[in-house]
Amino acid sequence: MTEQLISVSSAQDGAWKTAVTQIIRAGERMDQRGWVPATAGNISVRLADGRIAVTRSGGHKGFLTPEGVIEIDLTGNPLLPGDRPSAETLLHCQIYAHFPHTGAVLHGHSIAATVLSMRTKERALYLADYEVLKVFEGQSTHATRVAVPIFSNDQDIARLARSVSLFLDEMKAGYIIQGHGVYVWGPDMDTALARLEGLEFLLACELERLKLSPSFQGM
Ligand SMILES: CSC[C@@H](O)[C@@H](O)C(=O)COP(=O)(O)O
Ligand SMILES: [Zn+2]
Repeated sequence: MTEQLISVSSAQDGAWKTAVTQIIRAGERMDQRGWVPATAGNISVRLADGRIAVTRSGGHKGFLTPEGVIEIDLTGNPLLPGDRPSAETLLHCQIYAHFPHTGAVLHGHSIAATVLSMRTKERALYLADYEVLKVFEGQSTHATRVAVPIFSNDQDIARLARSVSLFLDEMKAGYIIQGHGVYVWGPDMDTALARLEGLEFLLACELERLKLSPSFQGM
């Protein structure tokens, strides 16, 4: 019996270490791409046993250590009182609560997401006819148009989460917070990273197209 308990707890410990490693590597990857400047961005993983690991608030996400990742419950409270999880933890928790098969959530602040969302007056960015659209769930052709909703930025994260919640079911490629950044998720970290990379590639393409447009160049 005792041996059984020890092996369950060491398996749980191993799963936690795997989640932490995934978060640290994702932070490094996002930093290499310029998506987590200063202390921007946050990253989480939901383990198979339901535990949620999220980045601590305020650290640089490109230089995370195991101490920079902490456990929270599904309402966003840290398991260790006094621990300070990401200020945007509620946005992660609402995705886990809404989508039972989500295993990882990523948030970054790219230049393309920031600039494009500040420029438009629309409530979404529309991505059409790109081959890379196929990276998103349920997309099998370039011949489509995917809306990425844009929400007004808000330092009141509970209020922001309420706005986001109304549209979660319609989101195929995550969402954008205006002048701030993107939220993307997936069933596991590799898929979430692929979707983030796909979305950021498409936003960078849109930014390049904008720069090439005659009106941008004052022609
Ligand atoms: C550089 S300020 C960025 C923060 O305000 C926030 O938007 C962010 O993404 C990181 O917050 P954090 O609390 O570290 O998860
Ligand atoms: Zn942010």
